[in-house]
Amino acid sequence: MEKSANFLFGGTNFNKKKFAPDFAKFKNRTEDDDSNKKVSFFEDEAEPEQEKEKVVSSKKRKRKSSKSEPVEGFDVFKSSKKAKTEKENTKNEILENPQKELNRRMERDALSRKQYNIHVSGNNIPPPLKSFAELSSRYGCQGYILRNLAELGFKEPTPIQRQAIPVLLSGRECFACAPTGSGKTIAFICPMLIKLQRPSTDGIRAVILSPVRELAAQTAREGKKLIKGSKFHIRLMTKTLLKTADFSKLRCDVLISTPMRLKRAIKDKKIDLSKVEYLVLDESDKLFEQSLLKQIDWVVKACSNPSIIRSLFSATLPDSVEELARSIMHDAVRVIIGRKNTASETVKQKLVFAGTEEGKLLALRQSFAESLNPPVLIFLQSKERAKELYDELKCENIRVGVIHSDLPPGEREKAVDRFRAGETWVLIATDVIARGMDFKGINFVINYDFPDSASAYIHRIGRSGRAGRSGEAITFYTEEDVPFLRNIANTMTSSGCEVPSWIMSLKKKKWRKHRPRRDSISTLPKAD
Ligand SMILES: Nc1ncnc2c1ncn2[C@@H]1O[C@H](COP(=O)(O)OP(=O)(O)OP(=O)(O)O)[C@@H](O)[C@H]1O
Repeated sequence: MEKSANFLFGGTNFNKKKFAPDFAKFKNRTEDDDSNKKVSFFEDEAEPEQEKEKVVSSKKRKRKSSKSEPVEGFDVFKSSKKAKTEKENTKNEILENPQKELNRRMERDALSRKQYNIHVSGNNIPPPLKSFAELSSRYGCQGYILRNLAELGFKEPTPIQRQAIPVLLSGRECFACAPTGSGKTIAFICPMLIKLQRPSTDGIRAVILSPVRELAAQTAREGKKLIKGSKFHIRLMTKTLLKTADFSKLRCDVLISTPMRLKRAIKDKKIDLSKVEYLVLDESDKLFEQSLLKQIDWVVKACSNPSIIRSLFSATLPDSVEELARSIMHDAVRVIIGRKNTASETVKQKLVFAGTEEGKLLALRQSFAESLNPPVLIFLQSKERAKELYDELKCENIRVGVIHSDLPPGEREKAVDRFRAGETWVLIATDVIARGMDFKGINFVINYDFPDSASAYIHRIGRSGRAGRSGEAITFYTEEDVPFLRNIANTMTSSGCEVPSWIMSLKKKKWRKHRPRRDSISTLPKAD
């Protein structure tokens, strides 16, 4: 646990020098001092503000009721006088002993973080949200957002939303690691909309980067659900938009894109990102991989607004990416939910020795025969192998689809839509959709081929067990995979799964892209 986070739990070794300016706010705090009206110690903690807000409105109410009779059975005067005295006492208490007040609040926040397994580090971190209602009381968020959150059935914020939203609303940069399926999308879209306040014709003010187009499309869809009832424009950078749009005239508040497409638009000088106030890198560790780094660099440089707020989100955040994040971000807040780089605890995980490729196909057919519990996602290590398995299964009476990067874009989209709509029950895939894709109620993920890294394992199985639902994952392994078992064994045990002791006794092997050459899956007679 970071030292500063320990300090939050301690609450005793409070460093007055370090927080002197904040102390000052309390010292000269007087009831009518306007300079304090806007800013309390906790920038966005509106408790005294709220009380002040209520005091102001009750004063207004008092003015109104001094002319008219008190409301039947409810004497506005008395309650406001009593409430006022109480508030006076609280305020005097705060003035007399800001330290005690400070500690009280910090302990309260530390308890709330402990309850939701929120670990933070950084300076002056705002308290976590207690509820979505606080978005309005603390931040004056527009009504349509609360209505849409309720319409989506979200009763209360998830842990990552509780902490990342206040951090971003307080104008801080942030890198966050939270389990798969824990609501990171809302955690970055919601504060963005609140801070942008209203639609504008000033051009693009927020950018969200996703590593693959399917995830970008999904994020755009989720964002559009949240802006319902407003006049915001959220745009997905499609091939057509890239080719045909005149971005200088296009109404676009939030642009969602893959790095490749956005870099193309920047390079062709078709787009102006100088007014971007928010840049979100979703699945950030994937975006920082060597293959995408150059494109990310183009985007980060094009977003030249000096007061830009950047944030990184992922279920896996290797130390190398953290270091990189710290190097490009300013005074960033680190938010970790649970333990970093662990699989979701809602997914029951199993390892199955399949011996050979024939053994795998047999085991798969057997599990389907016993209990095909769709929807099922099956991951393989390459598009060739995905095609082979698809050819094997498509002749059987299970509705199977396939998605990989060789498919034309339209086909990729159709494969995802058919799976979402339940037209296909089994989707055979490569890692192109291992991250971020949110299919409701995936019961089963099958790693037909062993994942090539611990993070690939976490993201693949994280397609199930989302939003608190339970899920299941089976990972087939053969002799070639045995040396790598230990690497995912830690991920399994840290998310509460049993692993045979012989596997735990294996030596950990340094991960390199583990994609061994495997025998062909196909049992169909080869065409001569
Ligand atoms: N506050 C909430 N309450 C209930 N469900 C929520 C809440 N916020 C988001 N969800 C739902 O949780 C599911 C997962 O959300 P999301 O896709 O944002 O997860 P994620 O953390 O980004 O996952 P991944 O790491 O796989 O990308 C979605 O179906 C979303 O609608």
